[in-house]
Amino acid sequence: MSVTVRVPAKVNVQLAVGGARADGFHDLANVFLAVGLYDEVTVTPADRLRITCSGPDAHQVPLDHSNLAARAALALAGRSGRSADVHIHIAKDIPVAGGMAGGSADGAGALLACDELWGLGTPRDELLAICAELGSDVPFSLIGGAALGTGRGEQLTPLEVGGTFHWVFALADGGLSTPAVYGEFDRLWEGREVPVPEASPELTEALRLGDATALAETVGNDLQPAALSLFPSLRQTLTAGGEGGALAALVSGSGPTTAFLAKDAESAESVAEALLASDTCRSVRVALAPAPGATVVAPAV
Ligand SMILES: C[C@@](CO)(OP(=O)(O)O)[C@H](O)COP(=O)(O)OP(=O)(O)OC[C@H]1O[C@@H](n2ccc(N)nc2=O)[C@H](O)[C@@H]1O
Ligand SMILES: Nc1ncnc2c1ncn2[C@@H]1O[C@H](COP(=O)(O)OP(=O)(O)O)[C@@H](O)[C@H]1O
Repeated sequence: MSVTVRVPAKVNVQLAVGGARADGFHDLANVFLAVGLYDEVTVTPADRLRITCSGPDAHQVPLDHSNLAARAALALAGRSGRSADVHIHIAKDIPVAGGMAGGSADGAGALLACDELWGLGTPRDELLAICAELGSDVPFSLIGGAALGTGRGEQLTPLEVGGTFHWVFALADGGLSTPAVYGEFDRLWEGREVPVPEASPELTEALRLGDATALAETVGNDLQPAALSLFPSLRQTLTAGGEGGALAALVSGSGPTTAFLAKDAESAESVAEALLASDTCRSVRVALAPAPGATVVAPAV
């Protein structure tokens, strides 16, 4: 008896970042878009909480209770007064520490999978509240699609998306720590007033219309200068994708994955080929957006 949940990665099509708050977080206007790269989280009853992970980046994933999937199982078990004795297997396809919310995906996936396995039927708003305790990006991994995240990114307003967007992702050699990138953002802004983050109406309209050209004109990531400062070679990757015909090139969230918006499927293939030929990244993935949020694919039997 086991439950498998599939959970998407994300790209931030707009990441407007405000000044550091007293609690160390930053207020955001964070426009998330779920993309069709997925981790699969399978939970099976076991004699104790145990995590395993497979996939090309598996060796970088912590297998102790710091793993967000373990934390999710423990949080849900704690609320329902039961033990979290499950084997959690993560089939990982989302790059680790890549700014694509892979850990958040596994947290949301494990939460939904345990809820199903244990037959709890936890209401959606309670699941979202647990997600927010686990991390700022985790609620979005549960809902998928597109959404504006305010506060530290955890307060979500779903956004309409009127078409399919073609994305190419260049995976970098190495990772970037999210707190380090926010810290570098603070350093770069030192002595200046950071503007209050606001969502761009032009960007939400481009999403609503499914208009890739208009979206390309409005995408933006306030963490990009910080990510480039810590990982300067990403500039070459961004240039290579732009020269390959991408409509827009940007760092995904805190990076170091770079994201390229293409006009259509054919153009996405050309951008991918140009990136591979440029030798400026570890590998390249093509994906469609929007993707659905965490979804049970193999229920308990
Ligand atoms: C930058 C973003 C963009 O979506 O994602 P990634 O690119 O890392 O995937 C997010 O803001 C990352 O969210 P997430 O990875 O869930 O962060 P959390 O676990 O909540 O926080 C980790 C650390 O990041 C910093 N942090 C995070 C969110 C936020 N609004 N302000 C912050 O300053 C804080 O230093 C915090 O201690
Ligand atoms: N299930 C998980 N998968 C990946 N990383 C995890 C997981 N749980 C905790 N982590 C930790 O979170 C860090 C950030 O990973 P990840 O979520 O993949 O990147 P990002 O925050 O850039 O989107 C990793 O370096 C790892 O130490």
